[in-house]
Amino acid sequence: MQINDFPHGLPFMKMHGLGNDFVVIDSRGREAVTTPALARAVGSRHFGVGFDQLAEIRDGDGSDITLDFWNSDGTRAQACGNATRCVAAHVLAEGGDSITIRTARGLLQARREGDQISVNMGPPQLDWHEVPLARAVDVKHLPLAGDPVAVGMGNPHCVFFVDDAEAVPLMQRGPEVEKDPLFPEQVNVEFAQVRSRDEIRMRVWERGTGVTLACGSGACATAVAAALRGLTERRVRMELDGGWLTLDWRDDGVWMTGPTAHVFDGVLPAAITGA
Ligand SMILES: N[C@H](CCC[C@H](N)C(=O)O)C(=O)O
Repeated sequence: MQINDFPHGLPFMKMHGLGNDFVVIDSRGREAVTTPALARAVGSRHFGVGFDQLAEIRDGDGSDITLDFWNSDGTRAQACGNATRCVAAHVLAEGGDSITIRTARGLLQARREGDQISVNMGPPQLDWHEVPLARAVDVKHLPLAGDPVAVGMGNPHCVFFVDDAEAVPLMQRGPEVEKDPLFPEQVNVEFAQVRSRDEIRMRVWERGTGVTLACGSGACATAVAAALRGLTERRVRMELDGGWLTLDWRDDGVWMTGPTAHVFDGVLPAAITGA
């Protein structure tokens, strides 16, 4: 089935994890339908539905499911922790306690943890060439004001440690760093305030989307950066604008645990999908 096979509309789910919001299209058993143009049309908060990321579920590939992520500007994201948890909650509701999810980043495992969902986002990428930087620099000390740490979680992140995360002018600092020539594929930008050895306050500017209320892969990158700098233990609680996550950097990867919400189901009309 292709987009033309949905003249009466394309069903979708609206979900969020800590206010990081998603349109989820379940394309199991058929062809993928998302294109950059569809992502931009649906992603518009005024002319479409609006989302931080669009996640499309496809048939598994040596896994229970495959997941593709799109930003609202029509670009792809290799990882999206909060959407991974939301989709895992949806699929786990069909049965079972644990699933495997193939993403551009690799094979991830998600499982139920009480009324929350945990996902192993995989080991962090700490070599400069894994983070897509323009040149070989010591990623622990980037030539950017503020002395940030670059961490890859499948997608690139640049974490700044600040005294007061609330005071950061995100709309100004975010795009400056996102588009710095140091990052040929642009970068997600996190501002982290360490409150104690097991608690961090973090705010985020996402590549391809802008300010969001939370970013799961960014939370993982921030926890890794803080542990690498010796500021925290490897297990921390993190307060984002939309709520709390628990991050645990273990030998097998960075585990992220938090709430998920399924808000409503809808149907995208042909005027938006172009069917
Ligand atoms: N919100 C997502 C990350 C989106 C990252 C995306 N903006 C990119 O281009 O890498 C998360 O929960 O991990």
